[in-house]
Amino acid sequence: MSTFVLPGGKRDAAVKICGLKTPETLQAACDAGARYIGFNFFAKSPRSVTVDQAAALMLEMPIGVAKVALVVNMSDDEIAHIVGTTTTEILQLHGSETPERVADVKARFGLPVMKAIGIAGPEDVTEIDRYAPVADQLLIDAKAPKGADLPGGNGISFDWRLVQRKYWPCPWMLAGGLNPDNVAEAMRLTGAKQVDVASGVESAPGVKDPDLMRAFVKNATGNFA
Ligand SMILES: O=C(O)c1ccccc1N[C@@H]1O[C@H](COP(=O)(O)O)[C@@H](O)[C@H]1O
Repeated sequence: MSTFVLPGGKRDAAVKICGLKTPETLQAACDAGARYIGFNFFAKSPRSVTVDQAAALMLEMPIGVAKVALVVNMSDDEIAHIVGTTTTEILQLHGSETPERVADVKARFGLPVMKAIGIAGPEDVTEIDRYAPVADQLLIDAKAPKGADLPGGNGISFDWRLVQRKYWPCPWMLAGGLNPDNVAEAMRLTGAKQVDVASGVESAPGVKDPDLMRAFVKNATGNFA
């Protein structure tokens, strides 16, 4: 029996959709084939949810789709509240947490940690090496512009050639300004097997669009939902 391999070797690609806020769009994201769902606890974001909202939404999710809590420079007490109230499976640290803080959060809460690193130029790429030994996953995102309200979720990309042919000793995801039209090219150019999207699958800030989510997953993975 022959195995069907998708063009571009995308068979094992995984998509994270970040910033789900309603049961309907959460269901649409899971049905589309997202393998990770991000819940955003950064209060200033149009995608933010309360801890109780996230707890209820997570209970609706099918087994096998990872529940990710996105936090920005949060205290231990705040993280403990999220971890103790929800069924979070992965902590995404999306602020200026140091490698030491990443190791501390991992040890303290006993959950895998995904550390976001913002890239604008080559000097930022060397930063990744400091986090790769301590994080379980890396999220390689565009650096937020100076003065931006949000440290991520700004819909901007970085020069993907900066991470071409790079190797890190842990899994990584590409993020930053991805959308259904550019995700396949971004994966081809960078070699990313995992991708993360927030604003690129929305019809307005914080409003997820089921058609855009389906198109994104299809173009990233080659799978038709
Ligand atoms: O999405 C947000 O509002 C957000 C707020 C604070 C920190 C991170 C945030 N989002 C993360 O950034 C990536 C990229 O976003 P985009 O696709 O460029 O809009 C997103 O997937 C989240 O992980």
